[in-house]
Amino acid sequence: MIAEQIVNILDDKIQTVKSTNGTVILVGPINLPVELDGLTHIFQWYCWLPCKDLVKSSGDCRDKEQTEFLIEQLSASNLAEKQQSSALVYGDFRNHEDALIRMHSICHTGDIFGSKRCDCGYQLHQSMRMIIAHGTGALFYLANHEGRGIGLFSKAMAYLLQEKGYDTVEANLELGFQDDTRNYDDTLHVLRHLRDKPVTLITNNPKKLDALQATGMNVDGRIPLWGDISEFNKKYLETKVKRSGHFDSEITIP
Ligand SMILES: Nc1nc2c(ncn2[C@@H]2O[C@H](COP(=O)(O)OP(=O)(O)OP(=O)(O)O)[C@@H](O)[C@H]2O)c(=O)[nH]1
Repeated sequence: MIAEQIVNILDDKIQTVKSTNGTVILVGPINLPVELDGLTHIFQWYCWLPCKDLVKSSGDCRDKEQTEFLIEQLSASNLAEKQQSSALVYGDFRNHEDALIRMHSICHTGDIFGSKRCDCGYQLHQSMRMIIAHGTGALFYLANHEGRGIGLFSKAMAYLLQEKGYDTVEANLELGFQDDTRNYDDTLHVLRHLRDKPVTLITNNPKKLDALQATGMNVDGRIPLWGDISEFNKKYLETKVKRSGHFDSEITIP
């Protein structure tokens, strides 16, 4: 039995969002002071959970059941074993005429450890800088996208193949995956829930732009995001352009 005051605290910060993959539960906004380049910036943080990841739910978990039932399920649902995605929202995201968005696929090695084998850590922090400088935007951190959808363990295996000369696409294929298995549906439904005015997407990836445009959302444009190019990630970045179809850039080692 969950105390009534606990339900009351949480109830008005929980919403449901219908996605093509089923309903997701969105919690937030939560004040999140974030340090970047020595300054503290206030973001509003939201996190979402697909209903299917709850232990007792099938489909519309919250419409039928309600907050108390949701809270009751949390401890039994083993959610730490399932990755949840979230969004860092900056400024007046719902109402501002133009907002920047970044749909960032999780990269344990690049984002957390600062690995130079990819450009992910640079892209994560640079996109936050761009959103702050613009005044409004949102960073969607997509936690079920590790390794372009193959998972962290498989990415470790792919890295070993890459050390023997396979490029990133070949390594995925040799391990029995497609090159890119990422799905943006839940993210785009959450985005639509938070804002329906035009957005500008920060990416070099045409598939992300296509996914966004396919929702019918008004897309103001795209901002490329290349940088932190080094001897360690040059081949990886070239492969993105040559094999994965990313928009071109001048990839030169400084
Ligand atoms: N399979 C695999 N995944 C990788 C590798 N290096 C980075 N990743 C993953 O690739 C994802 C980022 O994808 P990218 O192709 O770098 O960039 P993108 O997200 O498609 O496009 P941008 O929006 O321009 O960044 C993250 O989930 C990383 O974990 C690799 O060598 N092999």
